[in-house]
Amino acid sequence: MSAKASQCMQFSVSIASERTLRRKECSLQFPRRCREERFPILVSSYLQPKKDLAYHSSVALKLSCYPQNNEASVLESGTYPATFDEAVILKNKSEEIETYLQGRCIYLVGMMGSGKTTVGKILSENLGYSFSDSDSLIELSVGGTTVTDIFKFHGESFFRDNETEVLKKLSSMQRLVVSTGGGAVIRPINWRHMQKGISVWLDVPLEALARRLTSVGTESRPLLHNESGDAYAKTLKRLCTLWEDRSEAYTKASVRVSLENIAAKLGYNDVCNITPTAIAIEALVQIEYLLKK
Ligand SMILES: Nc1ncnc2c1ncn2[C@@H]1O[C@H](COP(=O)(O)OP(=O)(O)O)[C@@H](O)[C@H]1O
Ligand SMILES: O=C(O)C1=C[C@@H](OP(=O)(O)O)[C@@H](O)[C@H](O)C1
Repeated sequence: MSAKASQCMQFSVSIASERTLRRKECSLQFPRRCREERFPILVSSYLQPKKDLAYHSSVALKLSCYPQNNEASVLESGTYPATFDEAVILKNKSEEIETYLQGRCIYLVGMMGSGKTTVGKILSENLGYSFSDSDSLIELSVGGTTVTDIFKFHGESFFRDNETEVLKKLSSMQRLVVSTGGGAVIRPINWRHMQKGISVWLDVPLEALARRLTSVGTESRPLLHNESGDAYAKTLKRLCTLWEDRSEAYTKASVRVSLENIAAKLGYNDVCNITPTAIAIEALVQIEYLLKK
């Protein structure tokens, strides 16, 4: 998010107690005032909660709000802000799920820009897992060459072979959250490796992805380079083409995290207002359904 796009607001709100949050079983609830005024909930919170969380606590929140329809609905890299409510729910849910996971790795799959890296880091921190980015490991295995240069100088199939090799190595490990590349799903062999753990598909509408990727630039994503037209239109067009080839493959994931479903639960009309923490919580909820079946 650019500083220009960010409007910061300081105000006090009442947050629901921890007990209330637990009872609601992660149906994400946000302060009424935020919901009613449709404040996007990309939040950096400066919280001074009272020690006793059993009852309503008054906290000061500093909200970074996105103006509607602003293209900068993208997080500053490295910042993963959450409301206090979200942070509490996420921590509780992580502790609950961690036992059921029994050390199994979590593989995040989804289209480019769907938030695999962003959400993956949040999940790993909360689960006490390590985080791995398969693209970074591929780059390392090719002597530090960037993904863009691997595509340019060695071609896509060389990249895919390395991707498979990296996933194979990771599949023998435990307690990892792995952010895979958007195209990892197209090779059946990669599924054999990922099936040793739990795969989570981050299903984000293509228009939202195109907005995000246009905003951050497509330099590091070589498969988005070769269409003509304005940046948003060409990114969307390319994503649509890739989607045709891949959409079925994503459905092989153990669980699906649909941003449209989260937006419906939260009463948002734009998936861009959903924080990565809210997405991480939904991922854990879906993993819980799977493991408790
Ligand atoms: N929920 C979100 N809301 C807004 N921006 C996001 C969200 N999740 C990720 N982003 C931003 O979108 C871009 C792509 O996210 P990233 O996690 O790198 O995706 P992936 O690893 O799937 O390619 C980054 O700039 C990131 O900050
Ligand atoms: O969709 C794809 O085929 C790709 C996605 C990229 O990863 P992200 O999904 O992390 O952008 C990267 O692996 C490479 O550029 C190819």
